[in-house]
Amino acid sequence: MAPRELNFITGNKNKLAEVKAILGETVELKTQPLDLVEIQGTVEEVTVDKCKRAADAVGGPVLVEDTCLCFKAMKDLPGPYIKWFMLALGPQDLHKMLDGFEDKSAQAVCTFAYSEGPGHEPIVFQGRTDGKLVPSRGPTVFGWDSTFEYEGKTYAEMDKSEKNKISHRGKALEKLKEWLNAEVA
Ligand SMILES: O=c1nc[nH]c2c1ncn2[C@H]1C[C@H](O)[C@@H](COP(=O)(O)OP(=O)(O)OP(=O)(O)O)O1
Ligand SMILES: [Mg+2]
Repeated sequence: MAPRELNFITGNKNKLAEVKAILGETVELKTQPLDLVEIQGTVEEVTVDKCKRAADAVGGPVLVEDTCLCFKAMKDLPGPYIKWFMLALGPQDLHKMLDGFEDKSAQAVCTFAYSEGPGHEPIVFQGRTDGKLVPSRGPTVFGWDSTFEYEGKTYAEMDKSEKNKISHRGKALEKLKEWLNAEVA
């Protein structure tokens, strides 16, 4: 049964703002700012494990999300570990990771997982957007937005509604919305 209310567990305010904007009136969104342990593994494994930890911590239904940035030249690394590279290098220097490579293509991947509560297997919704890694352009407000280019503009050069229409997060949330609506109908 799809829920009428979602408890989105995240420590990231920018993510939360986008999720609120994209979901709009679709569902009532609550939130708790927990910083959860993240394991090593595939994108799906990391997200599903994070969701189970969140459900255990909260003792009820939860939604979590994990974001990856995958470099084709690096066989999809850093992927789920992008956060640590971002923190170490910052948005200005991140693109230098591909200095030794011709191929600058990158894919942004957003994976949501919803669990009904402790002991319930999470359901996964994923969205992917292809782009490339470029020297930083635009405001450096949110993570690697200024260094990920999609069709000639970095995410940071787009206004929010433009980003949300084509972003990894927007695409993943379209699938979540379909699931919510299908269950209601
Ligand atoms: O649309 C985005 N545009 C630019 N940067 C982004 C985006 N979405 C996530 N990011 C950054 C945040 C973090 O450096 C890494 C993902 O790590 P990730 O573990 O998913 O996020 P987080 O730890 O900040 O929040 P959470 O508490 O939900 O795990 O990429
Ligand atoms: Mg995290």
